[in-house]
Amino acid sequence: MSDTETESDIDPLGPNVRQTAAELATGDRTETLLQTDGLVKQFGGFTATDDVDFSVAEGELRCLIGPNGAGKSTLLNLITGTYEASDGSIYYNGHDITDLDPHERVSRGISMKFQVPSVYGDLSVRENVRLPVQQFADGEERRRLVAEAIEAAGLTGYEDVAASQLSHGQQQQLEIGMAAALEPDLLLLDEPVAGLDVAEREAIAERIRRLNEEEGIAFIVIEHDTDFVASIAEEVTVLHNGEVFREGPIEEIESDPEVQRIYLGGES
Ligand SMILES: Nc1ncnc2c1ncn2[C@@H]1O[C@H](COP(=O)(O)OP(=O)(O)OP(=O)(O)O)[C@@H](O)[C@H]1O
Repeated sequence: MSDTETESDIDPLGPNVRQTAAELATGDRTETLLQTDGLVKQFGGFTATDDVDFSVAEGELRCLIGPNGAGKSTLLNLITGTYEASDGSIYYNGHDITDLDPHERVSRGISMKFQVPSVYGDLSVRENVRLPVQQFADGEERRRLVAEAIEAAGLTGYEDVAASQLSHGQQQQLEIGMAAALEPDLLLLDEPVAGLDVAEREAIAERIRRLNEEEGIAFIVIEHDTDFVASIAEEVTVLHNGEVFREGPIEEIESDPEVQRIYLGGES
């Protein structure tokens, strides 16, 4: 500790707080990117997320599952700042971001693709991707980011095609590319493959895996389909009645009778 640094300056939830024994043993350093601490969201008298402690490491790909109404979208909306927390804290890169505006969180590296597609049908793929990029880059930098985002979306060759002419799956790919164009450290996806067929789901899974492996982007993905979850993620968090119900490898979660009861059984 330096002479000017007091104990209260040191954030107890800074990087490295959640290393497992195995990581410590192997020397793999996994730094905590996002952590929520006792996070609560109430709508009137109803508690949608209840005392949620949840963390994501740098470069991790984590899925969030749970029955309808479990609080999954609410948790993502708290992380982006769309919803204000009723209680608890959110730490990002070791800094308390609980009271930051959504745009300040974006500038710190948190990006979100929402459940409902929001591409502009009349605009081309390139023009859609340019929208988020032009807010913070111009000239050669802008051209580079737009080209990279189109490549990340898997839409090379479709640059001049109007978004309305793309399939639903390609529109979802475009949205992921637009969210990735902001060069986030953490990308939140709310049901990115809802309503897509098997081939379209595989195309989205491929986009997510590549962004995670090649760009090192960490993900939180809300998804109901456990086959899709297993194709992209190893670790899963199950929410139920607004609380963290289980966390662990997808194979364990899938075969957990209590999870089957609340999730696969459709009880909420
Ligand atoms: N803006 C809101 N106002 C009032 N209640 C809300 C609001 N947003 C969510 N809720 C309630 O909070 C609970 C959790 O909703 P949430 O959308 O987070 O669940 P979910 O797990 O994402 O569900 P689904 O899988 O159906 O999308 C639900 O009972 C929902 O009705």
